[in-house]
Amino acid sequence: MRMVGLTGGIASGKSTISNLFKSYGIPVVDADIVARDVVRKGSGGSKKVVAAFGEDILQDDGEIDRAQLLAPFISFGIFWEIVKLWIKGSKVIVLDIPLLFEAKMDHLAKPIIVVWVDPKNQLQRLITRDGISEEQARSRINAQTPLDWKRTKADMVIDNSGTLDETREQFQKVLTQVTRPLTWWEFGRSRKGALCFLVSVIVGVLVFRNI
Ligand SMILES: CC(C)(COP(=O)(O)OP(=O)(O)OC[C@H]1O[C@@H](n2cnc3c(N)ncnc32)[C@H](O)[C@@H]1O)[C@@H](O)C(=O)NCCC(=O)NCCS
Ligand SMILES: Nc1ncnc2c1ncn2[C@@H]1O[C@H](COP(=O)(O)OP(=O)(O)OP(=O)(O)O)[C@@H](O)[C@H]1O
Repeated sequence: MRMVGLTGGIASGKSTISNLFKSYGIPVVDADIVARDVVRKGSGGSKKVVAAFGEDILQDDGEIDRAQLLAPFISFGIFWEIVKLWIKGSKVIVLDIPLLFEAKMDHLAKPIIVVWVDPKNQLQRLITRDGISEEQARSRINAQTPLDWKRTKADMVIDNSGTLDETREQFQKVLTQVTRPLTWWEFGRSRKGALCFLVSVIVGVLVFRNI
């Protein structure tokens, strides 16, 4: 199975690209959705939030760092979504994980796509989308790992600074790369590959025993 990493910064266009993947029938595991699921009433994550926790979990502003507190639950939730898609027999899946590098999950995915946007557009889109002040938007962007650094770690970069049509054009090139035939390693990790391996071992053992 090929696990494609999709990441970027706040309002850089990750959801825009993951929707394009979905429109081509490629399943997407969305870490933000998993993050919401793990704090559903009665879940392990929600119990953890209710329970007492140490100072380490507080951010500079005194707020709880939910991303950090819930990281083990989110990682497990992502792993579970991957298992379900593996059982279904998906060959290519996209892991839409905003904190892919920060959570050190980048080794899971190949290739890694970083959705980049120039600072001016990022700020403007964040202000418009979330209806917040310029100051609030700047402080949210500045609290994050720089998008320029993420860009240097990418296998493929989608520059989402232009129009949606320009982004769609770049997406088509990425899609061609992402849907090319699986390598032997990727095939081995797919459900079909694992079955082939199992059948070969069984046949091998039977033949060997008859010699
Ligand atoms: C990041 C979290 C806390 C954001 O929660 P929420 O939407 O309520 O708040 P916030 O307004 O801060 O975020 C708005 C949007 O910005 C994005 N975002 C926030 N921080 C970052 C960041 N450092 N880099 C990129 N995008 C970010 C989020 O994906 C979200 O869609 C939450 O969605 C989460 O934990 N998501 C999964 C994070 C992840 O990738 N974890 C790695 C696996 S453990
Ligand atoms: N090329 C574009 N031109 C104009 N607007 C865009 C473009 N790409 C995305 N947008 C808009 O910018 C905003 C941010 O895009 P999107 O939600 O895809 O980013 P994101 O990286 O998923 O954000 P977050 O991580 O904050 O949820 C949205 O309101 C979206 O409609």
